[in-house]
Amino acid sequence: MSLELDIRLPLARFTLEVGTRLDGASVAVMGRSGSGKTSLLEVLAGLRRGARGRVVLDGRVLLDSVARSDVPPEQRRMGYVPQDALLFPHLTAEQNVRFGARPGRVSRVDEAVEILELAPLLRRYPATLSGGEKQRVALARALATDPALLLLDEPLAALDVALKERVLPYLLRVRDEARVPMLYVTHQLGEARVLAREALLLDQGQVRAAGPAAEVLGAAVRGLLAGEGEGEENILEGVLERPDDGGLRLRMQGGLSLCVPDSPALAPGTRAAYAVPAADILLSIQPLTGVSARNVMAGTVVNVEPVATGEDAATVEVAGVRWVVWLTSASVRELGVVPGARVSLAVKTSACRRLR
Ligand SMILES: Nc1ncnc2c1ncn2[C@@H]1O[C@H](COP(=O)(O)OP(=O)(O)OP(=O)(O)O)[C@@H](O)[C@H]1O
Repeated sequence: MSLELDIRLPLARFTLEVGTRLDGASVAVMGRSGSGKTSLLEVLAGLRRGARGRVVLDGRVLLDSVARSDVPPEQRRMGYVPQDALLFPHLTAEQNVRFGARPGRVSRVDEAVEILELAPLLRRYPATLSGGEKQRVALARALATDPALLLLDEPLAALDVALKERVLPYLLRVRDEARVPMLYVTHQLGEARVLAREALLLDQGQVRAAGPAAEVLGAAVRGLLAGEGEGEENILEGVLERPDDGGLRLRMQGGLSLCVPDSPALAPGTRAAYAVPAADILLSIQPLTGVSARNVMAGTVVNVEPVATGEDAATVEVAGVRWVVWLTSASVRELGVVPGARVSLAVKTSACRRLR
């Protein structure tokens, strides 16, 4: 995907001004409530009158106010899923999904139903679906339009935590299997890290930072989002394994494997994602032996950044997987946690929470 943005849109208290170029297949859009994230998505979708400037997606000019060109929303090939995505109440889940598919276009209906695991829900009406299920249908409807870009406005925020946990793994599948580029609004750093290759940070309508997710999703975002959302989480994805010595493990890219809570319902070979709160990980500068935690890993500190709450966030790389660990600033000083330091991390199995 290549998205060139050079837009200005006057809002009630400030002007949204975004000039950037995004090339990643998945972009996290972050910023405080009211910073202009929804407005940006609506400009891209062609739903906001009054936007000036240029929007060019994969070489297609969607907006050029100087040349007076403004492609109407239905011709932009944007799959927009707003915060409160409404389904047609008089249509079944399947009819809602099919609504998006236009004759003459590539049909992604079957793929969308498969990826979002909607087969058991197809005959149901929206009134009988849970919040997470409705979100999946809305996502599938957007995917079925064969969009050039998916615009997802905090699809998880409207849901309570229990439901929210059910949608993220589907977004990972949309990214990896449908391979449709997405611009994704979220308040969760862990989510943004696992989902996005690039990130755009908005502050009062201005771009505070834009670029590779690994660079942008750090101290600046923590500072800006202080007091919003929940604590930071590590989100880990991989394939489940049941080794001979018992227990259930999540094998991640790069070979690292994590002992996770066992349940007979979880079959080996299944893709899965787990969340581990950054505050629930123990860090030691000595090799850890004789501890009860099943997951003890040796790694190297990549950086240490302050968290608004007076704590520090240490990023530790273990076999290609980056973990964020929160610890007090006093511990950081006393232990000598600095970039390059070799450390051990301990994660209790029970701290690994399965998403969905
Ligand atoms: N149609 C509009 N006309 C003028 N101002 C608007 C309009 N819609 C929103 N605003 C204002 O623009 C600012 C940005 O709103 P926007 O909804 O884009 O923020 P946001 O970052 O998506 O917020 P949230 O995270 O709460 O969803 C707010 O101050 C809002 O009141």
